[in-house]
Amino acid sequence: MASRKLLLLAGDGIGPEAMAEVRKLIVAMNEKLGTGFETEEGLVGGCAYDAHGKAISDADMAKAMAADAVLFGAVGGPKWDAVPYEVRPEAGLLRLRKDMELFANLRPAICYPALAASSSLKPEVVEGLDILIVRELTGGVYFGEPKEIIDLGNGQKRGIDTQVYDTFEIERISGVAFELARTRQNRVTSMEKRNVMKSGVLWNEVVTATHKAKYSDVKLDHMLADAGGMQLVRWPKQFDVIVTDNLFGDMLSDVAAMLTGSLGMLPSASLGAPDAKTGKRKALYEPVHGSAPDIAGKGIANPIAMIASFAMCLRYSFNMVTEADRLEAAIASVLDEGLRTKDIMSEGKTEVGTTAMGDAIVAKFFA
Ligand SMILES: NC(=O)C1=CN([C@@H]2O[C@H](COP(=O)(O)OP(=O)(O)OC[C@H]3O[C@@H](n4cnc5c(N)ncnc54)[C@H](O)[C@@H]3O)[C@@H](O)[C@H]2O)C=CC1
Ligand SMILES: CC(C)CC(=O)C(=O)O
Ligand SMILES: [Mg+2]
Repeated sequence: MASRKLLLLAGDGIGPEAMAEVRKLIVAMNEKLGTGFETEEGLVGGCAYDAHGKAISDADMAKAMAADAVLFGAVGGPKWDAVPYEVRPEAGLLRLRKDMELFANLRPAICYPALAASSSLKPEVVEGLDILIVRELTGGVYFGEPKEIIDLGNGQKRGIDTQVYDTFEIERISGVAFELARTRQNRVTSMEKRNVMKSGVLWNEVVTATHKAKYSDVKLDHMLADAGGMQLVRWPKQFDVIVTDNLFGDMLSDVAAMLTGSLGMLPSASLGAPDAKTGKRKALYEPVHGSAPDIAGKGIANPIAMIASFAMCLRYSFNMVTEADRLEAAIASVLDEGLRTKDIMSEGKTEVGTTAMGDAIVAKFFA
């Protein structure tokens, strides 16, 4: 059997609570299906800072580089508000993305039929929704230099972040979006702000050229990112694949999350380029949500985003398509039966905590 080495980085807040449900599933899959997953654990975020003063240690970084896939929970929280910027919890996640060269973040927003009523939008707007946001993850304003606060010496300071994109970065992320569109409804909408940003002008040019050169069979539209946000809540079903930069992708995917009922529902896969020799790609699977300090420790977090991120891991890192389909079907089925965590609770349904939701999905997976 091919190697199946997983590194689990549960992180802070609700990260460990959600990860516990995936760990349970992995143990059961090994026992019942002989899947042979080998798991290691590591520290990232605030808990890593508490242990050794860094948001991720070099040793855990090395484990991530050696793993076939990394499962990531969430990082951050008010406890670490005052730690130096360079070692804040979020820096651990940014280092993982950058050092592993995980340039493509796939954020599917699917509205499960049972949850159409949980969205803040009207059911007819979200019923049957199935869109995929492809977010560039290793460039743009998250990483551009200079990035600093300078003292202007007149009682004023200046905060600077830099949005930078090179041609190759736009080419490779748009290539991912076009390839994925071919497996779906064959439509891509590219979002930038070319009306105010030079990087937006280049983004638009390169996406257009990449389309013309290699993907002219795919339907391509361009939309300004602010209008895209509006269209996402006006009529989200107009979209198939959205490709956008790091910051717009971060914001638009949080918006898309609410179409599906809750941030606790949205999984994601962060992928690198396939290795030229082996075809294997570095990968990290992370829910879109953060550490949710407001509900951490209460046992009420929705574990579905984390469990669905593991389904993406089965699909993209291990080609275990049957198991991935089964896991996604188990989530849908548990929702159909009326189980709800607090964030997606509605009248007439049964409210359960994190563990009970995880147990129900695991039981359904093996049923
Ligand atoms: N990937 C990561 O590790 C991310 C970390 N963060 C960090 O997380 C911390 C909190 O950030 P927030 O802005 O509050 O974003 P958040 O995503 O942690 O929470 C936003 C809201 O959604 C709810 N929520 C999120 N996930 C949920 C789940 N699984 N089940 C039920 N409800 C859920 C929370 O209770 C909260 O009301 C910050 O330190 C932030 O930097 C934020 C986003 C991503
Ligand atoms: C570094 C993260 C905390 C930024 C974020 O919100 C995300 O990537 O979803
Ligand atoms: Mg975010």
